[in-house]
Amino acid sequence: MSDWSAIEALPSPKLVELFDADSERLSKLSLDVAGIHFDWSKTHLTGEAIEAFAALAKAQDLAGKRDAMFGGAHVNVTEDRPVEHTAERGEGNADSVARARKLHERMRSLIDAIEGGALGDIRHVLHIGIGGSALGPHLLVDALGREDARYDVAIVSNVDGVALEDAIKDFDPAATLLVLASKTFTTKETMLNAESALQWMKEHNVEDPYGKVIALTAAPDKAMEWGVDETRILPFGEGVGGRYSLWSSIGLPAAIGLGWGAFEELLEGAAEMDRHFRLTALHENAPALAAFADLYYTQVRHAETRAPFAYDERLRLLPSYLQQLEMESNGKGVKVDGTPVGRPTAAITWGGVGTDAQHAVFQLLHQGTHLVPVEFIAVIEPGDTLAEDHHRQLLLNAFAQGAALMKGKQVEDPARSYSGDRPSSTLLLDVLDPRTLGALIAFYEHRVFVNGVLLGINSFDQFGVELGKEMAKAADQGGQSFDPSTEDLIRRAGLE
Ligand SMILES: O=P(O)(O)OC[C@H]1O[C@](O)(CO)[C@@H](O)[C@@H]1O
Repeated sequence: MSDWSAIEALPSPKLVELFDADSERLSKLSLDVAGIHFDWSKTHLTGEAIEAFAALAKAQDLAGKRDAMFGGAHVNVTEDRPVEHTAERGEGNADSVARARKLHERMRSLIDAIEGGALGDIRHVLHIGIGGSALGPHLLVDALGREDARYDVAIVSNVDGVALEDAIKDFDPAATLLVLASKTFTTKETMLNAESALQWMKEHNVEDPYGKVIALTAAPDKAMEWGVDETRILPFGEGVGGRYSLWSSIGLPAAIGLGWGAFEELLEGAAEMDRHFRLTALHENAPALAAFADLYYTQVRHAETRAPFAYDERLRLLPSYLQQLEMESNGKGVKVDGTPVGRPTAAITWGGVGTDAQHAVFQLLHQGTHLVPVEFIAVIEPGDTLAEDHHRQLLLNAFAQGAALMKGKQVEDPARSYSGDRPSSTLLLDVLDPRTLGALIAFYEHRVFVNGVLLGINSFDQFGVELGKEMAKAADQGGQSFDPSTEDLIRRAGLE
């Protein structure tokens, strides 16, 4: 039997039966790592399933590939690059770690200079980037920047000018630091927003507007060509993928907004998760177990989606961050060797914020016909200072939803019945601080990696985004014919 057939042949017991059959189930399927409690007991994972996935991991040489990634081998084979985001937090091959340290030192010096007034009186930070050059920093400042915010930080990504106009409407152009974040420094949306932001500064007679521009990029030459002074370019390595780049200079809004100490703690929390992932046996390895559950649902139960719900307003951007991380990494159809994967790859990641989502989409989760593995992410220590009841209600709702999904309820009226046996996992953080958030994000990164290795795909390229970019460029340049529908839309909008 191939390793996948062993997995596909796993029995499908009901969740409540699994609890009844094993009084140790909770302790066997929960873990505590780096300030995060992981509970997979309300998923259909069993000891037998974990063994089957561990056998597949062995057949796919997960341990060897993990070591190759940390060791700096070119595991991103289609782009012939190493994968170096762990080196940013001090875990990886010695040369990559040393290089990352140097670049972090440079980043810190520039931040010190800005804080010391070298670029004038800076009160606002306008960070322009898109995808991985925006989602990560945005998540960090939104999650952690509520208290003692040192600067007003705005993150602008969309090419829709409304986004930029909204962001700058209350900013003083003379007191704004313009941060251009782009790994390639060629992304159309970012370059256009950058031009418009600079124009805004010029129109308001800001003295030496270029002097207030900082570039975060793996292409420093391009940033210089654009007009950024070399001393204000914070480079990072080609081996740091866009969606894995918040640990590099791309994390500048967090480092400047929260302080360097907080940024270092973020890196340390991620490094703790790196060590856990690298050194722990698979049956106690949080990213591996989470990936096994993901694959059980996509491959055995044919779930097409998965839904993380942040039961914490501070983590409201986590689902969209995870969408890019998971879907851009593993939404692929071919294996590393170019042959078809021949089975479903990444689930469609969607989700939201609890308790809001309970009153909007949970109907489908409880009674709909799709099986959706749900993930609850909650924090024990409250983020608010209101009466205790707010946080109590928040957490109790998260836990009750998981119980209801699993238990269900049978009554005579089918419209009022709940099938139950619907899986969920829970990630319960002790506190939401930089260290724990770092560990949480690194957990998701490694979970994506395990999914990719077991499916045989390269999680680190993203060629699927290129064709749309090419077509948009062609449409902009004109002179190229499209299908009748697209031609008609271009004409109707007056864009020909
Ligand atoms: O940082 P850049 O080069 O501007 O790219 C932004 C984003 O665009 C993508 O390449 C997808 O279009 C992402 O992978 C990346 O995070």
